[in-house]
Amino acid sequence: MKLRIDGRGAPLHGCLTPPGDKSISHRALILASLAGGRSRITGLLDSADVRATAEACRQLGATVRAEDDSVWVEGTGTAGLKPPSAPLDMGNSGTALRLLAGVLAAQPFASELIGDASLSRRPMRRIVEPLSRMGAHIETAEGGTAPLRITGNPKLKGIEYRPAVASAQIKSCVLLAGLYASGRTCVIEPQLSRDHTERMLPLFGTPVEEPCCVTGGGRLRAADVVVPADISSATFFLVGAAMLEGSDVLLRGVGLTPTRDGILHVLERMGAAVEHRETRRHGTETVADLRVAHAAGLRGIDVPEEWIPSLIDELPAIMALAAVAEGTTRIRGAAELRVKESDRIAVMARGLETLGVTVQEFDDGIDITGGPVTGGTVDGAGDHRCAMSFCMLAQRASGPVTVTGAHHIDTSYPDFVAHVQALGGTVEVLLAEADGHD
Ligand SMILES: O=C(O)C1=C[C@@H](OP(=O)(O)O)[C@@H](O)[C@H](O)C1
Ligand SMILES: C=C(OP(=O)(O)O)C(=O)O
Repeated sequence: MKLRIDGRGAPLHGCLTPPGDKSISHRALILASLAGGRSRITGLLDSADVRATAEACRQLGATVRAEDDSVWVEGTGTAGLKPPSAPLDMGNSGTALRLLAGVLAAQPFASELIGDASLSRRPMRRIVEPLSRMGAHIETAEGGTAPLRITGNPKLKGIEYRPAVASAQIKSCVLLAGLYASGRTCVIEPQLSRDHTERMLPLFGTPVEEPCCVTGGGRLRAADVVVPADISSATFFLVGAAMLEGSDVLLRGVGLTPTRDGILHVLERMGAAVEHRETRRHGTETVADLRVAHAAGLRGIDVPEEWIPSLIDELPAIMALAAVAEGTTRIRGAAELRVKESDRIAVMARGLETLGVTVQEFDDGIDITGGPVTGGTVDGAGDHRCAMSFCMLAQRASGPVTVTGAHHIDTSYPDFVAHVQALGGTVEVLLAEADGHD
């Protein structure tokens, strides 16, 4: 996919509801499939990544059906999953593959998890290692990547696991396997990563004990899940409005758990005030309407390393904002960005340089010095978050910008282009298909 933007600083104006939270959507589908009975999910994200999870749940015996304004899942019960007749294709989604690996490791049947070219490059030893300690049998491709061939072992044993990195995918994978294991399974992270799994398990009747432990052998019961709007998708408009003179945007119903709200702290420290309106409870999560207007005098900051887990997916957009702020923004402790859908440090550094921005790359981060942004052709490298971040920065460029490799925007935000246009931003789809830039 190729996008062209000739924004020249036109403001963003108006209200919208960003799409459902991707992390919460994956978890809602998986837990509802493991529960006995009929669960209702409202606000589920309809995107390629979440469709991959829904399809895998169907292949494992659950019924997943959209009806009225909800998605209904008839679960199999924890012991009722059926062997899939073909490999489960997780497409571009690391979350889908890693979370389902935890479930499948404990089944009395074999299965195979596969993904697209990007997912097949991402590290899987980080989940194979703890699952193997629990007694799982998993074969990876050379290099510790997908495909994962899982033999299945219904006699897993609970462990206490201390991952080297703060990762909600590792944590959730181990906890899901722990639902089937003997005894207690605990995950103790170096820093707290997003906690949606821990928040949602009790809704399905499974307690999570302090610090982060489940006891195996229980049953999950059907539940109603309400999925809030995704703060990671809202971020593109928070950042866009902050950088474009005359902007004023209201984003409705955005999920604000403290493990995900680091972007709001960054915006505030850079000089952009985000007003919270009507903060309320929405299922297991807190949500609010967020109003953000243009911020004159944005300044570069040192992003505190301890904030990184709470804004990991927002870093490409933060890099775009840093490109127009006064002074230098320093990001460190973010080596995880190199193993996302792309190497997000390298992809953002190359694109920003092309647009005339001064950057210096580090193993675990980047320095970005703000200044004028020129036109040019930048490569999103098949990474949805990089492509959307370039698209927002391009609104500020002095000349036209072409973003190649933008086709995976549909993994998290299929309506992104329509939403940019609805708020008065400029973006044109030059080519809708994959363009070989990934
Ligand atoms: O658990 C999740 O839903 C996610 C966890 C994060 O990945 P890591 O667990 O690899 O940090 C994040 O980057 C990803 O977009 C979604
Ligand atoms: C990293 C991401 O997703 P995943 O790991 O699920 O592919 C993301 O959406 O930014």
